[in-house]
Amino acid sequence: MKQYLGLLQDILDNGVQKGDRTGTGTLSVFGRQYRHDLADGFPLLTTKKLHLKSIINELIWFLRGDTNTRWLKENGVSIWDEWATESGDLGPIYGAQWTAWPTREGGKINQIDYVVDCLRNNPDSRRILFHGWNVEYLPDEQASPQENAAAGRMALPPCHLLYQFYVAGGRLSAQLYIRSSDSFLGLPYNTASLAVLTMMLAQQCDLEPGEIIISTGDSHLYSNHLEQVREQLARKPRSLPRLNITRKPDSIYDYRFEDFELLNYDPHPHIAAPVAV
Ligand SMILES: Nc1nc(=O)c2c([nH]1)NC[C@@H]1CN(c3ccc(C(=O)N[C@@H](CCC(=O)O)C(=O)O)cc3)CN21
Ligand SMILES: O=c1ccn([C@H]2C[C@H](O)[C@@H](COP(=O)(O)O)O2)c(=O)[nH]1
Repeated sequence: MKQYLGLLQDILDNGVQKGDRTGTGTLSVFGRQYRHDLADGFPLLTTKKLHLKSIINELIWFLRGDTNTRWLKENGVSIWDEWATESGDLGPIYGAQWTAWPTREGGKINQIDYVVDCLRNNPDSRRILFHGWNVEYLPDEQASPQENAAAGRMALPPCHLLYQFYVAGGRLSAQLYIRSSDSFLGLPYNTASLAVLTMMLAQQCDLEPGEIIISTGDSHLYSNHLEQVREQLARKPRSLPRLNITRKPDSIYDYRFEDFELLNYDPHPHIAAPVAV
């Protein structure tokens, strides 16, 4: 993923010092894009070891429509703990908006069903997308994530918020807009997650995985990640692993972590970094 490392270097070279909500401080650039053809391998970083289980289980959790950390914890994932209430609640974040967008009449719209239906029945459509930015449920900026969740608002507003799909020549491509991107910790997760989602949708809709495109708004490095970034940039990227799906589940909602097989992943060691809350 040379383009990812290029983005890190770009932020180091061109980033402007900005304060941020968490009080940590960032170097930031605005508006960047990179792309990866899934035929060239699975985009999991090789310049530091990533925990694919957290990434896949988080995606399965979104698709369950789940917004409580209980299921994540039961499945060995702790990346959402800092924002949840004592009972694990995060308010109507990603999973709720993806699968149960609330309607005026008190009903729910499943945006994922819509995408699957379009890919199968209207693949030339230019409207194959789903969106997480439900303005009515955004957090109150004066309150903590836990207070927001307890009040029925999102603990955090979505960062990866607009997913658009495109079919040509039997291949499925996907573009994701990330309004705010923690480029050392969050972006590697968001990239691999988009790749897995694209592979799942392609399998369900009898398409081949195509390209993924990541477009980022505020693309930042937290001030307490800079040492780690330099260490990563000093490492030589290795060849990408492959990810196989070993079974065709009945629907997009029936994938399990055990259905994925990661081959030839030979990364440099993990680099720990504190997450800004
Ligand atoms: N500041 C910030 N960055 C994020 O990327 C982020 C948030 N907040 N809040 C909501 C979610 C949670 N996400 C997270 C949270 C933590 C890690 C993290 O600490 N990753 C470690 C490994 C931790 C583990 O696997 O248990 C890493 O080294 O990648 C990654 C993504 C992505 N999001
Ligand atoms: O999937 C995700 C979720 C979150 N992030 C990062 C981006 C920011 O650093 C924080 C969110 O803070 P805001 O003040 O709401 O922008 O989390 C990410 O990169 N990817």
